[in-house]
Amino acid sequence: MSRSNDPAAIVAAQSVVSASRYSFLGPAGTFTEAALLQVPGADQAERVPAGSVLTALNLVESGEVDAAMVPIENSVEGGVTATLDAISVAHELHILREELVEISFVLAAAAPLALEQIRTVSTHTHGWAQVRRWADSAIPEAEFVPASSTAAAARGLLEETPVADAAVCSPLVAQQLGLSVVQRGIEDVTGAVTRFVLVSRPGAIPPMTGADKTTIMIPLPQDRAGALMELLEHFATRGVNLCRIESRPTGDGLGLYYFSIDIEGHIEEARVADALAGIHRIAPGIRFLGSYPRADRKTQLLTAEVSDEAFTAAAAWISSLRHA
Ligand SMILES: O=C(O)C(=O)C[C@]1(C(=O)O)C=C[C@@H](O)C=C1
Repeated sequence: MSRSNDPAAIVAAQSVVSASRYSFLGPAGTFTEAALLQVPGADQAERVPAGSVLTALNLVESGEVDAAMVPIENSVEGGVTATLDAISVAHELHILREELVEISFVLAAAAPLALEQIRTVSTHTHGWAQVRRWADSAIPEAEFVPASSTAAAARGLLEETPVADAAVCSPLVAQQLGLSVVQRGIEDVTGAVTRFVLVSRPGAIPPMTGADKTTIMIPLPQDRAGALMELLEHFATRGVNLCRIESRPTGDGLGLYYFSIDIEGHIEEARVADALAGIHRIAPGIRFLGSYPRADRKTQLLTAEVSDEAFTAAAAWISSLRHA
């Protein structure tokens, strides 16, 4: 059984995102800003660059902006822990939308330089992780100088006392700042993708489109043998596919972890709601972090027994027994 991927529903889901002020991991020229500019209308809206993911999220929580765009997952480096922890534990925020951006890096310098002249390279830790193999062979002696973003590293080259000899950044920001490109296409994996999420204060949930994701946070139940298997069974028996699962420390003590999970489907679907209700019984601290349209628009093939109709028929049958 395939669900619809209805264009009208996609427009309806997008209309929930009607912000006039956005924050994002800045400064201008980050991949995060590129993700934000993919949101319809964001190019006309006020865009507030923040120095960190946490600051971008704080601006939403305090009401200074309507929504924030932040990185959450990279196809090479995995989860962006600052974002996962902030939206799962510290903040009361919901995901409204996701964006995918293909990542390619250049090595840029303030003036033309040979690779042999480069002693220090600045970039975001996630950027560095994606060019490490190239750096090991091309500039093995160069020291890594962490920056708050790839664009901040690029701008740092133009300061009176430059932060480094070169920066790993996007081709676009190198061009915008008039930097000299030492080498292009230095990413270790061609076609790497970073996933970004647009988060807002809890409110209306984007309507179901037929190709949706739901993000949840589940504290791992303590002193319960097989707790993880029990959680996963709730999804498996209802045909709910997981597309990301990561464990992160809660920060409250050794051995205390939570799972950050993305599932295919929308909270409006009976099989998703039923799985979450089942998990709530064993992990009452479960948090719903949003249902939103999938950026890749992939639909899932469902078997008849996990369709909304099957859940409705089952509930009607129980009701008929009780009221016979
Ligand atoms: O530094 C940037 O430009 C960002 O938008 C952050 C970020 C990340 O956090 O993963 C985004 C995409 C790239 O994978 C590298 C860095």
